[in-house]
Amino acid sequence: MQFTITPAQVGTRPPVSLPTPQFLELLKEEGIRKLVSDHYDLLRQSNIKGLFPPTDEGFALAKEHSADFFIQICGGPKYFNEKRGAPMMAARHSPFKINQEARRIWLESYAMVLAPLQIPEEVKKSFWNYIDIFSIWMMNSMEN
Ligand code: HEM
Repeated sequence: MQFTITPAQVGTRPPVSLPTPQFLELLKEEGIRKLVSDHYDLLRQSNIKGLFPPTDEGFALAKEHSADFFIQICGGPKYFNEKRGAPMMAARHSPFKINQEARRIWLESYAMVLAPLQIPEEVKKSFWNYIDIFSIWMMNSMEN
């Protein structure tokens, strides 16, 4: 499938549709944790690695919290809310400089880990559409 990145301006918040719960049903929690872990491993080698925790412990915790969120958003247990409180995702990203380039790298790294998954295309597409649009909300910098 094509992983198209929707062009968008910083500061806009287009309406978001959540991924289908089938994403979690098919991948199970374990599959989502692996997906997120693989995504973070790519980010750690990318041009935006400086945004993420430098220590192995911090990085492992970041993976855990991110996976908790995606499991929750796909209809699973409310791990994220239990450990971290209300998501308020845009606010949580505000300490980090996230420009167009950061969004592109973040999404392209997801495209790389989603591509090999053996799940129906419409299920994969539903997850991609969610992160494609919601990632627009996280952009907070017009600087390069
Ligand atoms: C636009 C590109 C994005 C960039 C560059 C980015 C970057 C970051 C950074 C630097 C952190 C803090 C370190 C960490 O805990 O990993 C973070 C946390 C997090 N991000 Fe993103 N992010 C992006 C988009 C998204 C999107 C679209 C989602 C959800 C769909 C998301 C979900 C999360 C979650 C759940 C956390 C953990 C928050 C916490 O535990 O407090 N991120 N992100």
